Amino acid sequence: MHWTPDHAQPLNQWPEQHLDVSSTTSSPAHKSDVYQSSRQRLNYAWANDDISALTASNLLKRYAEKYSGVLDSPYERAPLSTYSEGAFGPVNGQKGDLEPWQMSHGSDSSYSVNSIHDSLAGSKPGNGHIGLGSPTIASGNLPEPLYPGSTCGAPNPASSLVAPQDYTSTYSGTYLPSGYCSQPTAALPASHPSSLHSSGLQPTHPSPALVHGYSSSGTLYNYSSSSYAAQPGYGGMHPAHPSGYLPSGIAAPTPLPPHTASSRPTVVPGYTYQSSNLASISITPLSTELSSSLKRKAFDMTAEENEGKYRKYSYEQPKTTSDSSFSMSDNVPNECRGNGFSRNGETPQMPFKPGKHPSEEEQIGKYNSQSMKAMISPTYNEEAPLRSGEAFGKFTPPVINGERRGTEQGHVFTQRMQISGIKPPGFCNPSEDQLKNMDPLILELVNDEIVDCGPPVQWTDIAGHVSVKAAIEEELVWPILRPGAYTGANRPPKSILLFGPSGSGKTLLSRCIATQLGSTFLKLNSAVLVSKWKNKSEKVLQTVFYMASCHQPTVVFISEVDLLLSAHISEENAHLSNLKSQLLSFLDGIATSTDDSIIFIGTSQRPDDIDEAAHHRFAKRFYIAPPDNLARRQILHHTLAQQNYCLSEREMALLVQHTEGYSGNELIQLCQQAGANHLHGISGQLQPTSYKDFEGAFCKLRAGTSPKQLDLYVEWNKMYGSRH
Ligand SMILES: Nc1ncnc2c1ncn2[C@@H]1O[C@H](COP(=O)(O)OP(=O)(O)OP(=O)(O)O)[C@@H](O)[C@H]1O
Repeated sequence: MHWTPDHAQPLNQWPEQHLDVSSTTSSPAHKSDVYQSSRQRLNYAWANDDISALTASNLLKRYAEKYSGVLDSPYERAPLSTYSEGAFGPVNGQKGDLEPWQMSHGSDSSYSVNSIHDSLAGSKPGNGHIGLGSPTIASGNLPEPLYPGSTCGAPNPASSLVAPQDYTSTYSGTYLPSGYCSQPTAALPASHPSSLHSSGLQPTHPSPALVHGYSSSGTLYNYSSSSYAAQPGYGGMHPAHPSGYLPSGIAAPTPLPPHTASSRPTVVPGYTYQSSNLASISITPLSTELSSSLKRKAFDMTAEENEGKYRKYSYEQPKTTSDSSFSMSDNVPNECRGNGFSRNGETPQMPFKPGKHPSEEEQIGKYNSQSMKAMISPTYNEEAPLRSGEAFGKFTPPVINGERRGTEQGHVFTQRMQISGIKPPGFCNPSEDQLKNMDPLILELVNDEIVDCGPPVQWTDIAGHVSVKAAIEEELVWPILRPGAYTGANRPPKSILLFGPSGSGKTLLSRCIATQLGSTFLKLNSAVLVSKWKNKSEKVLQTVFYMASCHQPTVVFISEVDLLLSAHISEENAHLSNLKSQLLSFLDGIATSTDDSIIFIGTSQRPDDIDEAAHHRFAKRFYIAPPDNLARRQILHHTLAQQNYCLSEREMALLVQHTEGYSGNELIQLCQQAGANHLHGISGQLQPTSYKDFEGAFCKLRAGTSPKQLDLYVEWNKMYGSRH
């Protein structure tokens, strides 16, 4: 039964029927307030005892019935119940903040637009309770910008949902009770952000046009679907402000770029408004497009983390000048650089190798496994200036009979080196003293025995040492190849100390550096210098430096450098002492020179023997450790591939396990030993090398460096090694 003013009529008439009213002095205004008047008269009659007790009792009963009827009227309670329990969460203490709100609705979702109208349709203007839930609907569907000046969400005048014409005045007056705003954030009904929708967490709405909140103007947020489990207390609804909603530990969404908003679909599956039960509204899958893009991003990030910092050193040849990090400056002619980098950005086709095209393995490298992909080194353009021939050919003194020599090839090279900023050999200007001291025999000796003419070594020919290779390439090779890009404090290191056990790949790495730079490789052994050439060692060293300066770019490599730079060399040992000072002054010279392109690489198995002042002369000190598991497997595979062998995957794993601490060189020897055992064991029959053959080889060949010695390297590396 609905309460209408007509119900007041009997009350209006009863005084005449039941009271003995003598006074009718009420003013018209007084009469108009029927209810007030009735109450006053009732009180009056009761107070004056003008009615009988029975009549009074009857009156009271009727009065009470009518009032209770009004109070129990569904008009007030139903809307409150509907909005608060279902769609709008706690209202004015009807439910505690933490109490879960069960849907009181049946299949008609209170979130349905129609349900709002249905509820409103039965209400009357002036019923202040009706609008209680409405703002929630509005704020749930409308973007925040449509609520200027309201922190709670104001009705959108344009919305047919919340401002039907019939109720305009009512809404404007009682739409948002003040208590509504003061709800705790978590308890506030969802004014969920357009972000939710745009990031794929949108409700499926049958009529998106009605839902202004889907306009792309709102800020978009990147909600992690996994972090957005439906929240039981709030029916899985997500309020506008994530921080007020997200449980601790769940990251707040981050804004997505606007273009994502514009590209998002109008209707996105998931987060359905049509759910029969709000509690079942769940944040589901992002739109396919957005989802895959986020996944891709996540994948990229993961891959980046997994590959670590070396990923950035991965450089397949730059495809175009525009997107290439190797693009040359504009004032350099569009031609090849001194070391094979093509200015026009075209992928150089062939690696540098004089006279013949390299085999596939030479191009790819021996150890071009997944983990080493990052280190694919630049290949050398066939058109490149022919440093290769010079680097691995014999040295020809640049000055003969006081005249500078220059072949046509040398001339071209000189021009290109000038362009690239690298000092070409033609710029060699030996002093008078130097020329006087040049002994043709020593020159010949150096030319024959110190200029290294070995095959080129690519990064991928070296198993393991990934971080060292990356550091060398980034800090040394690239800056030298692109001198203009690295100036001042970023000048490449001119001297490097590689230390580690014998056979771990120090020489291999040094040769690789020379290959990458396309430089002459002068390879000298300290022990040979001080013993074999004892009487002429100083002259040999001097000639080497001279050659290095004339034949730039050059890598001067001295192994067992600790012999020449030992802290134990005393003044009494004039020979060694002279060599030491000669070498130290050479190191100082190349460190301070800005013009020369000479790199000095010293290697040592006993870095702790090196004079502390001397090892500080090395700009970089890298520990070249024995190969790790993966590198050992690679070396074993590669070496065994050259012979007939038969090993199961398990046996290979055992081999890798048992060879821990073996150097690369020792691994190669082990494989060769196993092959030899096999041949000796089964004479006449050619059987593949088996694990059994390795068992025999293990007895003959053990790791040359003990774990204790390896620990010393690690310790020294911690103290003096360069970070990479
Ligand atoms: N990491 C590696 N990858 C592939 N081959 C390797 C590796 N390390 C060593 N080798 C093999 O071992 C051989 C010897 O290595 P290398 O001469 O570079 O060792 P080293 O550290 O210079 O030794 P030493 O200190 O005795 O001079 C190389 O020619 C190569 O065949």
